[in-house]
Amino acid sequence: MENTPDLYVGLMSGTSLDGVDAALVEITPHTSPRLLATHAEPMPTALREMLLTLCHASSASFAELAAAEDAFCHLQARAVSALLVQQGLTGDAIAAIGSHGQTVEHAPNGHQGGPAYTLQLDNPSLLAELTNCRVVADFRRRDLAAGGQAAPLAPAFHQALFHSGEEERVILNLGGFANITWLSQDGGAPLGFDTGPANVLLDAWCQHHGHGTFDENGAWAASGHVDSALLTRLLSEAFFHQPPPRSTGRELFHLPWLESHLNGAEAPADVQATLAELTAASVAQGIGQFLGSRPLTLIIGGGGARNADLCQRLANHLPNANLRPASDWGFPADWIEAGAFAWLAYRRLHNLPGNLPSVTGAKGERVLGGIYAA
Ligand SMILES: Nc1ncnc2c1ncn2[C@@H]1O[C@H](COP(=O)(O)OP(=O)(O)OP(=O)(O)O)[C@@H](O)[C@H]1O
Ligand SMILES: CC(=O)N[C@H]1[C@@H]2OC[C@@H](O2)[C@@H](O)[C@@H]1O[C@H](C)C(=O)O
Repeated sequence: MENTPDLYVGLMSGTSLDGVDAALVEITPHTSPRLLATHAEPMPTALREMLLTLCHASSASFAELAAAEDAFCHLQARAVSALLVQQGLTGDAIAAIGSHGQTVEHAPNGHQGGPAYTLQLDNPSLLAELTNCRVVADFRRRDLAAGGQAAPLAPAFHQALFHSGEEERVILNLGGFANITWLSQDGGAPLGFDTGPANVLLDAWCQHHGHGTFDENGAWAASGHVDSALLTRLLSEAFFHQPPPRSTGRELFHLPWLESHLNGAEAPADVQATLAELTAASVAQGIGQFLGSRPLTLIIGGGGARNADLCQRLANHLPNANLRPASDWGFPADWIEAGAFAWLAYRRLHNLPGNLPSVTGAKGERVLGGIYAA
């Protein structure tokens, strides 16, 4: 594709269901991806509720799935349109949109003996129609077909953006879930995996107690005390002890999972503090597997980077970590994942692999995603 433009739009709507992030990224073969512009389109409450219901559904009608997918696709199209209008661009300036879709279920090891699957609601045909852009979508399932976990996928982008020959770096995403990528300075294959929940339980507990959709700055968690017996019970979950490759989602970590570990006598603020500590402890445990207590540069992405209490807990667990903001590389914390899907679209158009078998456990490198013409 010699004459394709260098501009890509990455679309990400993550497990927090807070909205669609759209990132305009310039990508060329010999330079680092450059973030040019961003737009966040908030998730309407009705759509959020529809998607949450599907995330926890043991059954759903085709009509419900279609309605959610259609509304989600129109939301994505509004995000793209706002981004392009803001930049004075039209669809033909864009080489491709990379669309992640909305994960509603992730079962890379199968469910009750059934086949492995990962399900993202997405309608790339409709998105191409609504935006007049070429769309690349369905990034996860090829990795799954090759025996991988289909997640996390961002580590390959982390390598492209953050690798250094001078120091070891860990990139931590604190979204609904947390995932880490370890980049050694010798350029060896990156390692990475989901460490467990980041904000998903903090958000759910907050909402359950009428404290808003999330714990602003971690203030509520900071007002409580960690219940060490509860923390031990939560950390006994098998997922935290599985060797990589591993990935997880809302199927395992949800409010009823938390409630099944409570004795009912805990003060709500203490539960919030314990959940924040669970995130920090499970991330630190994951990083410790790679690095022991060696010094490292830690780059934090995702909405949790704005939670001062959570970041302080991480710093307490990782005294040898030098925290650097992702914005030092031109990608503020909130835009790394959307940037990753712009980059993955670029990789697809150029028939380059998008997965890292060292992370997902796939049999080999694979070109990820399907192309939908403008
Ligand atoms: N100021 C803040 N204080 C505390 N927490 C915050 C703040 N801003 C964002 N968050 C947290 O970040 C979450 C959103 O993070 P993000 O958008 O990275 O998640 P996501 O991309 O949906 O998830 P994932 O990476 O798992 O797919 C919110 O739900 C909230 O918990
Ligand atoms: C199945 C799925 O959507 N997983 C998400 C989720 O959110 C964070 C973590 O769990 C990560 O594994 C992944 O997203 C990012 C973009 C990834 O694939 O790297």
